[in-house]
Amino acid sequence: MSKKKTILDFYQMKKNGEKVSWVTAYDFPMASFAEQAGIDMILVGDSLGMVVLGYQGTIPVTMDDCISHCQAVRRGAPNTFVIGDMPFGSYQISDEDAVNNACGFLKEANVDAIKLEGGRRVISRIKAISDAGIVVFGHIGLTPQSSGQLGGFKAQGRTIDSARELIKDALAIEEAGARALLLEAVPPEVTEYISKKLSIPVYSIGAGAPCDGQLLICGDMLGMFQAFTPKFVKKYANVAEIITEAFKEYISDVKNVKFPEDKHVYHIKDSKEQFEALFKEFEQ
Ligand SMILES: Nc1nc(=O)c2c([nH]1)NC[C@@H]1CN(c3ccc(C(=O)N[C@@H](CCC(=O)O)C(=O)O)cc3)CN21
Ligand SMILES: CC(C)C(=O)C(=O)O
Ligand SMILES: [Mg+2]
Repeated sequence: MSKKKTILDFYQMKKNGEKVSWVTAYDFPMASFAEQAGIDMILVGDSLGMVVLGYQGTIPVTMDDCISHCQAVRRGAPNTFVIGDMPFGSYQISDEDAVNNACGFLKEANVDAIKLEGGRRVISRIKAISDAGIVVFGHIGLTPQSSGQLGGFKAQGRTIDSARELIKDALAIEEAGARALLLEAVPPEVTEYISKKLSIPVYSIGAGAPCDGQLLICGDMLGMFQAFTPKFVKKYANVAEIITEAFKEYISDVKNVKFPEDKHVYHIKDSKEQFEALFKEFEQ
């Protein structure tokens, strides 16, 4: 088992041109598989609302949901850098409320960093949380919590005007004290410029290769999430199919009494005759 990484390792990896791999995971088994595979970091995304709770978006996700999933992930991946994703409503109200909620992630779930969505409009939040000594990841581009304003889950930075806003946001986020920045659904040309311009690591989910690392959602890359598949997803497995086939086989075995077999049952410790006699007692 390699030593748990810190944010300084990720700075060094940026310097060395060494790419960072991260995935979202929401529970104990997935976190433990990711750690065993040697993942660099795990995001406990508020996408858990869609991927594991079945909501249409991320808006309904609560602090309690996030903390509980972060705790499970921490138990599954004790030696991996874990980032808690701040849910909608947990940092929108005030700097004070945002710091309080960010502290909750560290105190209750022992995460290594928190992430929040938004550019210049959340600068004072990033600064306040960072001033509290917490490692903050910024997140701009397609920001699902403000998809209402964006008009849906839409790629960003595809026009000059939109790219200019993204670059201004990225610079302001670094200036405010964020220790890393995630770009979601942004053209690679813009990603490359931002990641060269910033000294903090810049990561991509659907933002192309020219940056410091890649993130995918476990439900997407493993083929477990069926509602939609973003363009940027590469499917590394079809777990939904494996699970459905396994359930079908089980159902068929039960119906046809092929399961359980002798090896799946507990054997009696006294003689069959003694048991027959016992059953007879109740028939008197
Ligand atoms: N399972 C899952 N994967 C994700 O990547 C993800 C979530 N859930 N939930 C929150 C957001 C929503 N995300 C999304 C959702 C849809 C597209 C998508 O379908 N995009 C279209 C076109 C986008 C456009 O019009 O610009 C595509 O063709 O991929 C992308 C990212 C990313 N996040
Ligand atoms: C989509 C990624 C970046 C995220 O924020 C999440 O998984 O919640
Ligand atoms: Mg999120």
